[in-house]
Amino acid sequence: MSEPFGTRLRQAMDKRGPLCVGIDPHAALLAKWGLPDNPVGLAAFADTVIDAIGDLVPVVKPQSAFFERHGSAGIAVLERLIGLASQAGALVLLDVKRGDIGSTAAGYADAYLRDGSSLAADAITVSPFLGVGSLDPVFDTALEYGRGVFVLALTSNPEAPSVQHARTPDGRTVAQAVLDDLAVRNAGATPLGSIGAVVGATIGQTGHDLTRLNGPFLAPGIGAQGGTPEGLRAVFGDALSAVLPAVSREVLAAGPSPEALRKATEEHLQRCVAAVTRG
Ligand SMILES: O=c1ccn([C@@H]2O[C@H](COP(=O)(O)O)[C@@H](O)[C@H]2O)c(=O)[nH]1
Repeated sequence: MSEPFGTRLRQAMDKRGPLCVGIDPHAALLAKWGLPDNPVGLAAFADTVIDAIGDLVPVVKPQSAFFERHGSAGIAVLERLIGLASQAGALVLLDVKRGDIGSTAAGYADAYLRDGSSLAADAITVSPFLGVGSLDPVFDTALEYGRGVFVLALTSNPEAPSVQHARTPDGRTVAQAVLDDLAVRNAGATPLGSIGAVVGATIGQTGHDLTRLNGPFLAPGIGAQGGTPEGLRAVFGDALSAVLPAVSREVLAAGPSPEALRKATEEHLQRCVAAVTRG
C-alpha cells in the first residue's frame, strides 16, 4: 500500500500550494478552444491542460460527466488523462459523485479506487444521500489502497441548503451530521485523514462546525460560481489550512494557449497561498 491519501495530499499542497484545477471540457469550451465536440477534441483538450499545468498544481479534478458524454471513447480519454496527470506529479481527484446501497457502492469502489482498475484515481467524490454508512465499502477500499474520498456536505450550488441545512431528529443539520460522521472516521490520522468533505467556496458563514473533520476540504466554486480565494476565510475560519480550493472554468477560459493557462493557474495559486496563509 502507498502512503495514505491524506498524507500525500498534505505533502502535495505544502510543496505546490493549495489549488485544484478542474478539467471540465464543456461543449462550449471545446468550441471556444477551436476543438471539435468529439473524443478527438476531448483528448486534445485534456493533453493541453496536463502539459500546461500538470507539473504546477498539486491536484487536478477531471469532471467525469464531460468524458462520459462521449461514451466509451470519452472514458478512454479519461483513463489516459489519469495516467498523464500522475506522470506529471499531480494527484487526480475524479469528480464522479457516486453513491448507492452498500453492495453497489462496492462496485464503484472497485472501479475507481482499487489498484489495477484503469479508472483508479487518487481520490473520488461521493454523495452521502443514501446515508454515510452506505459508503463504507468506498471508505474501506480507499483506505486499503492509500486513496481518498471527498463526501458532499455543503455544496457550492444555490439549491443545496434546502436539503443540507435541513434538521435531523437530534437537531443537527444534515450537513453537520455528515461532517461529524466523517470526523469519527478520520480520528487520530496525521497529518490529515483521507476522508474529506466538499464544502463550497461560495457558501459564506453558515454556522457549521468545520474544525473537527481532521481531513481535507474540497472547496469548489472559485471563479465562475462567484467564490474567491479571499472569501475562503469567512467560510472555513480556523480550518483553512486543510482547504483545497478548486477552480475550473475561470482557468480553462484562458486556453487554448498553454502559456495563458499556466499564467492563469499561477495567479490563482498565488491568491490561494496568500488567502490560506494570511494571519
Ligand atoms: O459543490 C460542488 C461540488 C462539485 N462541483 C464541481 O466543481 C466544478 C466547478 O466548476 P467551475 O467551472 O469552477 O464552476 C464542476 O465540475 C462541478 O460539477 C461544484 O461546482 N460544486
